[in-house]
Parts: sequence; C-alpha cells; structure tokens
Amino acid sequence: MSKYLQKLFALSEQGGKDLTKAAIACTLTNIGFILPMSLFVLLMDQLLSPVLGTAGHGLGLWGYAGLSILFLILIFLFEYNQYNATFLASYEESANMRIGLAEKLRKIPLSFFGKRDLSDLTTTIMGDCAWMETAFSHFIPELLGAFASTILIGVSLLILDWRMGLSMLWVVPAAFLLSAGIRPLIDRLERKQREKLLAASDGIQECIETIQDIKANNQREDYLGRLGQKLAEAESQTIKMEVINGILVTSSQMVLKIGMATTVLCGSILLAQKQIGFMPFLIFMIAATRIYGPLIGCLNNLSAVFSTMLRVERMREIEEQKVQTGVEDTHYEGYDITFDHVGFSYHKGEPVLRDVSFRAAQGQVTALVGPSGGGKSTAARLAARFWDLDQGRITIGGADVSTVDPESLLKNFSVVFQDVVLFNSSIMENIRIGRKDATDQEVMAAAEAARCSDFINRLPNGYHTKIGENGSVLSGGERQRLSIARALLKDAPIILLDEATASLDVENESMVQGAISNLVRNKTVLIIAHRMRTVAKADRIVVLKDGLVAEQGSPRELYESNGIYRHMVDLQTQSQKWTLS
Ligand SMILES: Nc1ncnc2c1ncn2[C@@H]1O[C@H](COP(=O)(O)OP(=O)(O)OP(=O)(O)O)[C@@H](O)[C@H]1O
Repeated sequence: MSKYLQKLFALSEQGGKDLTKAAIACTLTNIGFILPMSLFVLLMDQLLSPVLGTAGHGLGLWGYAGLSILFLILIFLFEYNQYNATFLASYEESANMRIGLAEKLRKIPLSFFGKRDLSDLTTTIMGDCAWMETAFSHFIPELLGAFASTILIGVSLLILDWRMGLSMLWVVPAAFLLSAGIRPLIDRLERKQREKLLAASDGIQECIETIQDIKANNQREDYLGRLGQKLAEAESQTIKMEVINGILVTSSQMVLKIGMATTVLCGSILLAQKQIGFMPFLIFMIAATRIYGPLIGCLNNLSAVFSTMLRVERMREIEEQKVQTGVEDTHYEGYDITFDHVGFSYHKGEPVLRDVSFRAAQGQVTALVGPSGGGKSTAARLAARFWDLDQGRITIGGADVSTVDPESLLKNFSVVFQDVVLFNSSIMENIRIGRKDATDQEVMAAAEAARCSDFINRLPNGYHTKIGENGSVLSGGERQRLSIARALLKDAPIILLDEATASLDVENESMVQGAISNLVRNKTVLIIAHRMRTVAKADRIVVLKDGLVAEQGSPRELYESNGIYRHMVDLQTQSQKWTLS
C-alpha cells in the first residue's frame, strides 16, 4: 500500500509510509465515531427489553459510565493520532518535496527553462507544494480513511444482514462511479483554468515590469484592455470549473442520500414481514445516519483529489528531467579552452552554432565579436556547460566539459554578464557571493579595484546599504561594477566577460578595464563586446557570424585581412564622428 501511494503521488519512501499511517489513522477515527452508536444500541436493547421480550444486557449505570469514558478516551486517542499522522507528516513531506524540486532544478540543464514558462515553474514549486500539504493532511488520508472504514463497517453490516447491508451500501460504488465518470471533464477544465490563470498572472507581472515602457509609449489603455481580457477569461473559466464541481459534488451526495431511503424502505418491509428483529432494524437505521458522513465530506474534496493528481503529474515532469552529471574532481592540464567542431541548437533543427572550432589560450584574452545573433553569448555559456552540445566537444585543460559536474566546473569561472543579477541584501553580501569566505577587507579591496568605492561611500550605510530587488537603488553602471567586483573577488582561473563594461561611460570603462587587466594575468579570458575599442588589445579575435567562425586571428591580422572585423572597426570609427546635424 505504502509503495503504491508513493508511486501514485510521487512521494518519498517515508512520505508513502506516512500517508499510509495517516490513512489508517483516519480509518480509526471514523470507526471511533461509530463507538457511541454501539453504546446507544446497548442502552436501547436494555430499555426496550420488557417491550421486545428479550433478555437485555443489564450493564448497569457504572457499566455505561465506564464504557462511555473508555469510548471517549479511544476517540480522543484516535483524533490525536490522526492529527500527528496527518499534519506533522504532511508538512515534513511537502518541505522535502520543495527542497527536492529545487535541488532537481539546480541540476537540470538550462534548456529545460527555455521550454517552460517561469511562472508555471514557480506555481509548481510554491503553489503545488502548498496544495500538497492540504492534500496529504486532509483530502487524501480522509478519502482513503472513509473508504477503509466504510468497507470495514459495511462488511460487518453485511454479515449481520446481507439484505439490509446491500440496501445501505449500493449507493457507495454508484456515487464514486458517477464522480469517476465526470473526472475527465474536471481534468480538462482544470488544465484550461490553470492556463488562463497563468496567462493572467504573466500579464500582471509583465505589466509591473514594463510599466515605464507602457507609459512612455502611451500604451496604457491598450495594455490594460488586454490585461482585463486575460483576467476576465481566468474569472469565467474559474466560475465554469466551480459550477461543474458543484454539480459533481451535489449529485454524488444526493446519490449517497438515496441510500438512507433504500435502507429505511428495505428495513420496514423486512420488519413488517418479521424477517428481521427490531434491534437489527434499529442498528441499521442508526448506521444509515452515520455511515455516509465521512463519505459525503470526502466527496466535497473529490475534485481536490483529482486536482492533486494533475499537480503530481506536473511535479513528476520536473522530477523525471535528465540532470547534468559528471565527475567532481577533474584534473585540468592548465586552463586553455578549446572548441572542437561544436554544433548547438536551442530548438531542434535550428542550429545556433555550426562546426565552431577555436582555442582560447591561458594567459591570453580571446575576444568573440561579430554581428548580433551570431552566437557569441551562446558559445561563451557553452564553455561553462550551461547547456550540453549537439555535436563536437569543448575541453578545458584537456578535460571534456560534458564529463565534469556542472557545479564543480563553474568553480573555475568568474562570470560577468551584461544582465547583472543582484540580490536584495547589502552591498557587502552581494560582492561576497563571489567567495563566501572572503573577509570584509577582501570584499572592500575587490570593490576598490572595480571602481565601486566612490558610489558605495556615497550610500547612507556604505557597504551595509541594502540595494533593493536586483539592485534597484543603483544605476546600470553601478550594478555592473558590483558584478565585476564579485568576479574579481572570486579570482577564478577562467573569466567570461559578456558585454561586461557595456553600461559604463568611457572614463569608468577604462578604469574598470585597468582593474580587469590586473585580474586577467595568467588567466583564460573570453570577452564579448560590441565596442571594438574594448577588444582592440585582445590577443586573439574570433568573429562569429550566423553561428560559424567567419575569421580568427590577432586584431592586426584581421584588420589587415580586410574582412568582417575591419568592417566593424571602420563602422564604429565613423559612428564616433557622427553628430546630430
Ligand atoms: N535561451 C535561448 N533560447 C532560445 N534561443 C536563444 C536563446 N539565447 C539565444 N538564442 C538565440 O540564439 C541565437 C544566438 O544568440 P546569442 O545571444 O548567442 O548571439 P550573440 O551573438 O551573443 O548576440 P548579441 O550580440 O545580440 O548578444 C539568436 O538567434 C538568439 O535568438
């Protein structure tokens, strides 16, 4: 049972065991609610014995008091046990689920994120895991418990009198068959509802992120109109879903209630024909008032259980993704990066890099240049194994990067991208991400070298100033300098600079380039820049155009060969002379 539940709901081994325990605990609680009924039957048997001419049980006052106390204690213990078995275990499992998914996401290749909507992923990790908490503490164990207790009590009633038992229990499979029949429709509606809700939440997020551009382009009316449309569609889909859900729940509950009527009808006929005694009749009448209670409660939650299955499917999709693996203690013979006939595509059949071969030697600066969309950033990221290749191989110091564990590989890289990511913490902590054991002095030295100290000293709390979400209180150039400071602090043997100085003015760019020159000594540097003067002093230039290496050589060789590089240098020289006439 535990293994089956583990597989069905994508649980850990412990989670499967805990859910089984929770279901047993709910079964016991449901049986506990029947106990007072047996006391009532005993009492009735005794009180009615003179009328019915039976012997009666004669428990006496103390006997009834003793049994009442015993039943109360049992009910309390069953409830207490259910609380522990459901709540505590479910919170632990959902915490493990979240951590497990986050761990998995850490190891999945980035290609997966290109295919999945980010808010969809966030909803799966946060929303679906939170939903699982309620599902494991309520919906699922209560449903299983109601099933199990109904079967146990039903079998006892069938043994007592199979005719009465059947008249009472036939409705249970009928109600569940009805629910199972409607399930495909509910599943379809729920998928659609999720799509609409995601579209609405994407719309809201986009609106917040792009509010400046929307206003600047006078698009407010149009944009809000489209957003309103998305919200209205989400609302109407949710209402549709609720209506169908309501119909499912009430019709299943009505079917169950018919069971009460058939029990009374069958019981009255059998009693009138003297085929059953009054006490068994009474037992069935009382049972009919209690047996459907837990099931009716569960039918309310049945669509939630269906929804749980859909969410489990989404989680399983993440869990079953292939992760990037590799050895952690790779030996590198130096840090030359070699691209050997590399082919890569983000989407099948649309190659971004084709047969790319070049070498970025240790101790040299290799610049990747070329027209926009040529594949420069892709190539640089492939060296750090952000994705796996379709063809060829990339080696670092002779080691094929596809055989190296991605996290241990990245320890060799200091990376500065144009789209800097900063965290909502202090300047000090943001730089220290480069090397978490760095002292305050080392952080400050890195900040100084990256020309950050001027603006940091102007901030109200200096290095301890909180910089807001993604460094919102800083300018583009300041954010970029922080990220350079982070890379300087990490001091890794390979440096990737992707438009690292693009947001800096000329004065700051040359200062930061001075800092970078200190950093790059004896390192392997791969630099991507659109400004040709940024790469003019590189040791080697690789021109990527349409995913192919169009030319490579020293800046001088390329300039003299009169190809794409020269054309780009000449264009930029001309554009610098350009003024508004
Ligand atoms: N994550 C991604 N998913 C799908 N396609 C992508 C992704 N990143 C880049 N591309 C596509 O791959 C091609 C190469 O992009 P890349 O960013 O490597 O070029 P680039 O030479 O660095 O361009 P730029 O100079 O404009 O930054 C482009 O057509 C781009 O649209």
